Amino acid sequence: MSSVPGPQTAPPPPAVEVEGATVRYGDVLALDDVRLRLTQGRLCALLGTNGSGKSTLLRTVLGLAPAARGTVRVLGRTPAAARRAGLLGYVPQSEQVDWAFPVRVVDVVMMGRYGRMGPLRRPRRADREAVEAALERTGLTGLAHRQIGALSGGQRKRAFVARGIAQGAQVFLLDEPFAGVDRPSEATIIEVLSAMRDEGHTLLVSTHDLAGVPRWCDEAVLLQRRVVAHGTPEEVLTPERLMSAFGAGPAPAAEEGRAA
Ligand SMILES: Nc1ncnc2c1ncn2[C@@H]1O[C@H](COP(=O)(O)OP(=O)(O)OP(=O)(O)O)[C@@H](O)[C@H]1O
Repeated sequence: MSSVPGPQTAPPPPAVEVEGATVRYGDVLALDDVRLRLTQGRLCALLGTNGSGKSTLLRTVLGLAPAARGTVRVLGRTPAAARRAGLLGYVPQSEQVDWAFPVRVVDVVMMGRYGRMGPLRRPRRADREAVEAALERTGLTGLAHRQIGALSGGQRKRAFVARGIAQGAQVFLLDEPFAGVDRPSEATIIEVLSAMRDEGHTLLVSTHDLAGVPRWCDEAVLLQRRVVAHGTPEEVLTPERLMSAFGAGPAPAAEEGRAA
């Protein structure tokens, strides 16, 4: 008797799928025919020189810098649909945030729950518990009632990571989370990101810290307006590529933008 095939299960959609994305700011071609597919549950570094399009790519995946050509899908949905469903977490570059805005750390993290609240944004028990858990996970419980502007650079980044955790995001986009951050904070951030990857989240992290990349990420993407290389850190960060893309090896670049 021949065996009956079981029901076919569809493979999970990629966490991020960018197909031929082109993005312009007026005359500036920021992204040119970018193709990228990220599997779910990976921690991926996004590398490239200043102006290579890293922030633009993250913003394109978020739907904030829409592609004039090409398509973007997040877990099989459009960026807008993925955002509405709370699937996307975003840690912006520090310069994009008004740190003088009078808001406490706990309020920033609670913003991750807004999509689940009614129009009056009155937190329920589940919201408060999710925020507490996210604060604890990122080591910010003791700073919960501090103004966000009164935190160190690394603590601020962690507050935005906590916002994404409270939100229940599946795909996290982090724009230079290590810039201006001291080593202990960097280590804490890497620990949190690795734990999230282990739970099946997908994280795309732009960074200039090339030397650290092989230590903490599963894969790396090298961007130069288009994807020049995508693979393991060792496959991407070859001496030839480092020389042609950055004009240097990893050691000097690793110190760039780092607070002592
Ligand atoms: N709002 C904007 N208006 C016009 N040009 C822009 C704008 N934002 C970015 N650009 C240009 O688009 C290109 C890509 O910029 P982007 O910020 O994405 O690069 P990046 O790799 O993140 O750089 P960095 O490492 O310096 O943060 C650059 O040439 C930049 O000058």
